[in-house]
Amino acid sequence: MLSVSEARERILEGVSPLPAEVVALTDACGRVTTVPVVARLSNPPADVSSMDGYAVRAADLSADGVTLTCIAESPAGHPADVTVGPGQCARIFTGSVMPAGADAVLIQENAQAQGTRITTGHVLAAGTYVRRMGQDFMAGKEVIPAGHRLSARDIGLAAAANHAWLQVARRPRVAIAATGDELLLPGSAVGPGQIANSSTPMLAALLRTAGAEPVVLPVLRDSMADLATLERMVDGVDMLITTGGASVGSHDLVRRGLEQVGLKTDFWKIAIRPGRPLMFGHLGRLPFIGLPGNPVAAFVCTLVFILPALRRMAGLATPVEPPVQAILGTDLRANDARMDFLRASLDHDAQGRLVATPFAVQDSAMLHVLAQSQALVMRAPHAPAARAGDACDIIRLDQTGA
Ligand SMILES: Nc1nc2c(c(=O)[nH]1)N[C@H]1C(S)=C(S)[C@@H](COP(=O)(O)OP(=O)(O)OC[C@H]3O[C@@H](n4cnc5c(N)ncnc54)[C@H](O)[C@@H]3O)O[C@H]1N2
Ligand code: MOO
Repeated sequence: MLSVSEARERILEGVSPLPAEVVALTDACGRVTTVPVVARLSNPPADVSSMDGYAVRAADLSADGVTLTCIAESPAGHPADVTVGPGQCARIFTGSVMPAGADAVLIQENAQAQGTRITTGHVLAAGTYVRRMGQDFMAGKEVIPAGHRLSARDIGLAAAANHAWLQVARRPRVAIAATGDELLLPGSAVGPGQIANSSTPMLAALLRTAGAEPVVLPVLRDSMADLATLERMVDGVDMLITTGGASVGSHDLVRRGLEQVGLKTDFWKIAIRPGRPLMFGHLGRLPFIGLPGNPVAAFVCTLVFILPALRRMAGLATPVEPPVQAILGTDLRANDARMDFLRASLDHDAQGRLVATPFAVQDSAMLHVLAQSQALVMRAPHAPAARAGDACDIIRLDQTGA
């Protein structure tokens, strides 16, 4: 069976970057840049004061005391068109442009004002409380690279660099179709043998937190005819996901159902727990991922395979995020041939180390355990038995909204 990393490589090779679009700065958080953002303005655009006080010539000041003549007032946004000469100063505020001739700011707490006569016994070095033009960045400088997911901080930076619009990768549109005769919309009257469809809303939420636009398709019955209709529902989407019907049961029809309308299967079944019956292929040019029916398996496979594919489609340079280091809170048995993703709680020990403790029951249908989990502990195929306190790799769930 294919390993997790081989399967992920095949999926990453099977998807292509999305086209770019231009969005308003206020809509750009979480999106991925397709071109570098180059500053259109220096920050600050001129020498400005960082304090409220008086713009002075540092050489005028003396510890014996000096009285200067205030020749102008310059609030932020209203630069004074004056030159401060010897023995002169100008009233200035935080963010005001420094008037010509002045080279330091005397804070008002250190000056006595009587009309236009400003007296001080303080001395200052030239440059005191002056923010130099471009000290943060100069116009023309690349401030954000291409292929970068924009944070709230980046939005502030792009705004300061005088951009109202940014060029970003289009959001991937991901169609999700659950399959299964037993599935009902959550909230329905549930009859014998029926359950609520939990995977679709969970995966739609997960995809949305990852910056994708989920397109929820109707639930498909376990029939070849229903599966064939999928082909006609995916115009304009960038990826198709199904859940369920992936295993070996006689009602597990997804692969055969889609192959009849042209699915080219790349692989089916990989060495992972949960999620062994994962499928990957293409329907025409559309990447297709068939997730297993058990909801926890569908969630884990989305995290491990689909989110990296979406990052690659968005143009991010490192689609696979590196694992976080923690220590085990409990002993674990040796692993078998499947890579394991154990649902775990997180804590800190007395030394402040992150401790991941897998739950005792790891059933891939248990959504309450999944919701309580703050991490997935990754165990390599054939990992030897491990003791509490041993190092382990984890994927954090608690910091992402996943
Ligand atoms: N003989 C074998 N049986 C099974 C194997 C196997 O290798 N040999 N693999 C098991 C594993 S592992 C998994 S995972 C499941 C996956 O099977 P399917 O993908 O065919 O999934 P279903 O049979 O359709 O459903 C499994 C389970 O999950 C429930 N389900 C399905 N969809 C949803 C949904 N949208 N929301 C909530 N719950 C859902 C479904 O009712 C079943 O209980 O197969 C094992 N069997
Ligand atoms: O791998 Mo299944 O996905 O264990 O439940």
